[in-house]
Amino acid sequence: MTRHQVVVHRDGEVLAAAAAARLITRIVDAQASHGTASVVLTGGRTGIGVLDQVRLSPARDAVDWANVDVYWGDERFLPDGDPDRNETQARSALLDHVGVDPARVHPMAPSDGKFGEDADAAAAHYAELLATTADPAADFPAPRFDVVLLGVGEEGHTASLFPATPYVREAQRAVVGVHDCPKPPPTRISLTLPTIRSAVEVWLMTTGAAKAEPVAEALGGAEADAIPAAGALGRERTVWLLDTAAAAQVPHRN
Ligand SMILES: O=C1O[C@H](COP(=O)(O)O)[C@@H](O)[C@H](O)[C@H]1O
Repeated sequence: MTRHQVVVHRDGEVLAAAAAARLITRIVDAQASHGTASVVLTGGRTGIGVLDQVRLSPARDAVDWANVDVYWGDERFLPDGDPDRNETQARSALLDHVGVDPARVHPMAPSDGKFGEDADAAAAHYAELLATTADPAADFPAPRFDVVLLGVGEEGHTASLFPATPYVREAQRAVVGVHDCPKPPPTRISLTLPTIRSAVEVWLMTTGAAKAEPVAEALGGAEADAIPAAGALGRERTVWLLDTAAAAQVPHRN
């Protein structure tokens, strides 16, 4: 099990720029080592802010975007193109501006797609997609994710895994339809913790005083059932990218 690495930046703006630089380097390094890179995107203010900064960075041209596989850690189950979909936001922040191969961009289904409003069927389909390119070295049927980007909610959720729900405890399925979420929209699709844990690296990125408590609890050893973000670990590395406000209650920092 990897140790948590905690990196604290002055504010959200610096964090987004630094995380963008880190992400570009991670992709370039992965491509140098095995030709491609596989990245799992997150929604949320910080996650999308990081993609904005990747778009704005001249170093983005160091990436061979045609050889990046793009997945999502979670999705808000809304119609295609809805501005609240994580996919819509990621496309307008970054993917529409770089030369990604559309066949290598793997959004989770919208609520007006071929599965209609059946989020469970859409989740099962995403699990099948992950299984088709599963990494033999991973414990779970998922591709070799070089990096999974995640946010953290005020109540400790990560991806769309909320505290004290069957979804955060899911041990068999790689992807789940998530119902009755406390944060809108109520229906979502999410990778499960075993899938997230199959990634080489997991980066949890969050900012602001409202996140200080769940961040401190996660880093203080909370159970994933209480603080789902605590259960998000990479095989080789787990990095917490925080601003000073989100890091304010982290043990041993005061
Ligand atoms: O709804 C979601 O929220 C979380 C956290 O978002 P933030 O705006 O508080 O940073 C995000 O990680 C997740 O992908 C998204 O669906």
